[in-house]
Amino acid sequence: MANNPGRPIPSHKVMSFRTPSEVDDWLFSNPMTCPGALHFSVRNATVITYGIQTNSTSVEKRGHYEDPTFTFQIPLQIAAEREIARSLIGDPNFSWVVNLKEFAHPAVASFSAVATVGPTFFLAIAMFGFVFQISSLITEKELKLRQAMTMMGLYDTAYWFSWLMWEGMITLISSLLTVLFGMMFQFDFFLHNSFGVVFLFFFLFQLNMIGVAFMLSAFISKSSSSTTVGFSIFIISFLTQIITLFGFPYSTNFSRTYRAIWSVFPPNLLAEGLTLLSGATETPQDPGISWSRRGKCAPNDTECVITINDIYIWLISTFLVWFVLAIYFDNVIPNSSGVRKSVLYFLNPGYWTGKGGNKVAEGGICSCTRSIPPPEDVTPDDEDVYEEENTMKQAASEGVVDANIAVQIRGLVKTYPSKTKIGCCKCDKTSHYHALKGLWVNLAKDQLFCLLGPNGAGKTTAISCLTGITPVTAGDALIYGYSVRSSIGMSNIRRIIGVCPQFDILWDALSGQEHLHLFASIKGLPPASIKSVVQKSLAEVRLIEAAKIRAGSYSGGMKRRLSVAIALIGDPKLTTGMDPITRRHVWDIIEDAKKGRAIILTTHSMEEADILSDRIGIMAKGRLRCIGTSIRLKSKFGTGFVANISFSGATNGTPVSGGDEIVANHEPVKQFFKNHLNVVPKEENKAFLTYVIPHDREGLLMNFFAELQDREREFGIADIQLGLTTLEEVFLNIAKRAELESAAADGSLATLTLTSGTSVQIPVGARFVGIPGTESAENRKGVMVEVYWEQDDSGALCISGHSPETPVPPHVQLTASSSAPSRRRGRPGAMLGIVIDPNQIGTDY
Ligand SMILES: Nc1ncnc2c1ncn2[C@@H]1O[C@H](COP(=O)(O)OP(=O)(O)OP(=O)(O)O)[C@@H](O)[C@H]1O
Repeated sequence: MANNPGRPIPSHKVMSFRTPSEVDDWLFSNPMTCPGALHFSVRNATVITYGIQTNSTSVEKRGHYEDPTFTFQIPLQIAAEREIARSLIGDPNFSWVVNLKEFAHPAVASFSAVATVGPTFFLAIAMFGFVFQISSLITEKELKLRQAMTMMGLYDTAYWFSWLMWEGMITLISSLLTVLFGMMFQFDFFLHNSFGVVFLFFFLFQLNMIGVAFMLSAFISKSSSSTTVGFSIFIISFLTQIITLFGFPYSTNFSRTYRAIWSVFPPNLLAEGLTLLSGATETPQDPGISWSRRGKCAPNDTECVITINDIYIWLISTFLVWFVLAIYFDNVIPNSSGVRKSVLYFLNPGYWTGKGGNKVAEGGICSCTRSIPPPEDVTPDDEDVYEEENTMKQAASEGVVDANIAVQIRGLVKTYPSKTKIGCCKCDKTSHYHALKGLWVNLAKDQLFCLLGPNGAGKTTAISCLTGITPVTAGDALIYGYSVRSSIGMSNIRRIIGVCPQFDILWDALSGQEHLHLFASIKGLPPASIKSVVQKSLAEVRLIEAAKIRAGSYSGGMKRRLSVAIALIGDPKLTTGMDPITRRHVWDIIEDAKKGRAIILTTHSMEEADILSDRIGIMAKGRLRCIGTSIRLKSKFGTGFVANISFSGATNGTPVSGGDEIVANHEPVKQFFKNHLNVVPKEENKAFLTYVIPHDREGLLMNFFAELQDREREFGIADIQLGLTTLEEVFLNIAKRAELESAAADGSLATLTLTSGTSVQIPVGARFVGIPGTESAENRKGVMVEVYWEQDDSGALCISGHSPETPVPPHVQLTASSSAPSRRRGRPGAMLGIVIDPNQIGTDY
């Protein structure tokens, strides 16, 4: 928009002229600033609008004011106008009236507004929708809803077309409302141009912006960024629209190439389309653009380098380009699981035929994973794991599969490729990581297999491989005979698998019933059965009453129950679930769900694992460390029985006092345990002693506890509790072993501060540690402590305490290898503890 400098002229003032030259003179000396004329300098500096009036007739016309000759041209389209003109020219008494009031006529004002403010206004509306679309798409990715739907069998084509249909419908309604409101407010722009022409123009423009939003969503991973992206595009569009309104490049002064390049960006086409449509309804007498004339030069468009039909063609073709690019980038840019297709995936015929075309890769678009060495092949330490592996290998080589086996995980290897992170000043490259190092497990039908392990053990990765979220690096997994490595196998698997991930796969705006309906449809259940299946599922998870309430207002437990129902909908033969909330009713649902299907559950709750599982596998550092029933694991990996002795504070009825405080004297009890079971307390304080009694003393326990009970009064014992070690302990032992292994491999150390104040560096997970420099004539091998470890919130092992310092037993060999290797990086100056093999210590501890 241009502002002509000069004296402002009030819009209502009427000025009369006797001759055309008077008009010329006036115009020459009074550059106009009234709003009705402003648009002319934008579009074409030589065009003005004026009204003409005679004594008997008034007519408002658009004329050409040609610089520098100052001649008016009055288009004379109808006989009456020609008559007026003739009479004007022939009648010496006529008066030319440049009626400035007419410049401010609503028609002229609306023209001016549409041509100048219009692009920004419509752009702002389109941008609002644009930001909303991008953020909805990204939120769906961010909340992993899309991943969940894919796991449940949603095809990419269905995903994209459902989005397109939805957005197309919204666009259709909003375009319709725009035109109807424009007509309601009596704008000539909407009244004189054909309804179809204006509606199609707005519809195609907004559809095009949807294409742009789809494409950009592939590059954005956080919904919060979508507002920034939308605002940036708005600013850029605003600037390019101003340039367009100044005539670039839609005039004969510019080549076609400029126009082609400029037309790729939809807001520019919006600006040019609005100019054409506005120009065609500049004055109330202008006819506008009719549907049949959409391919012809617009009225009042003197240059005619582009028609409204050309704009339609541009909008449709660029929309198709954006849409295809959106699908392409969606495939080749790594998704939330780091998975992508190859850059030229569409050249693979399998992609089009559906046979093997779903091959996916990982890492950035340019990363290369071929040179990654496979993980080391290690023979399992545990005989049950070894046996499982051998049985499976044998069955695989013979091609015999037990009919009761639902899932065969055959040497599954998953290596995450290295990543390069580009920061503002530097590039960080992480090395590749073997998350699964050859997993062999058979999962039986009608059973729940619980996969346990500390953080980073590889549980999620294993589930992701089974559900097809992440590609397998080596090995395979057969689910009811279908391989996860084949795209056909995977599409069959998706039909028979149900997944309940760690996160709730829910849309806040949908009710529980709608969720189940949606997932039942994705799973391909017959439409006629969906209603009854949904009702049954809702009843199973006790959500009948909340069926029609939006999931956003559900409590955490209700959400989890709905997620479980989604995982179980359509009676999948295999269900994988992670961390269901430890609630009785969820357990009941899971317990019931075992019938007729295999369930893999990964959880951090040992209680849950103990109660629900038929078999448990504990993983650590990408390998299976033990496998079996809960009882078997406890008896094999638990330290034995735990005895808790609590004291009443009196021995033989007489308190042992030391000052005001009662000082516990547990020596007789400790001696009793030492003499009969050869064990020392694991923990002790004034009120109780805790012993861990190894399994090999089991035969002695009956008589031992009978005698202890008889002597309760003598020892001042208030209560004796005996129990089997917990699964938690088994888990910790396995985790410790794995940590120790990896600490040995990578040299990670922890600082142990002894009660004496001495600090030593010890490998993470080390149980018995000799303290260097404590050798004496009395203790030739020095003293040692047992280190107690616990897991912090992130699952990492940290020191929780240590036993009293005791002499290193004489039989223990302190070999060179048992001392901390010199290559380990410890705190400078800190002493390195001597790791002692627990097997040398025996069961005394
Ligand atoms: N996309 C990825 N790229 C690189 N490394 C990854 C990726 N995903 C997982 N990892 C790594 O693989 C290892 C195994 O991760 P995984 O999520 O499978 O462990 P998990 O046993 O499920 O742990 P948690 O209980 O914490 O969920 C971890 O060390 C993790 O950092």
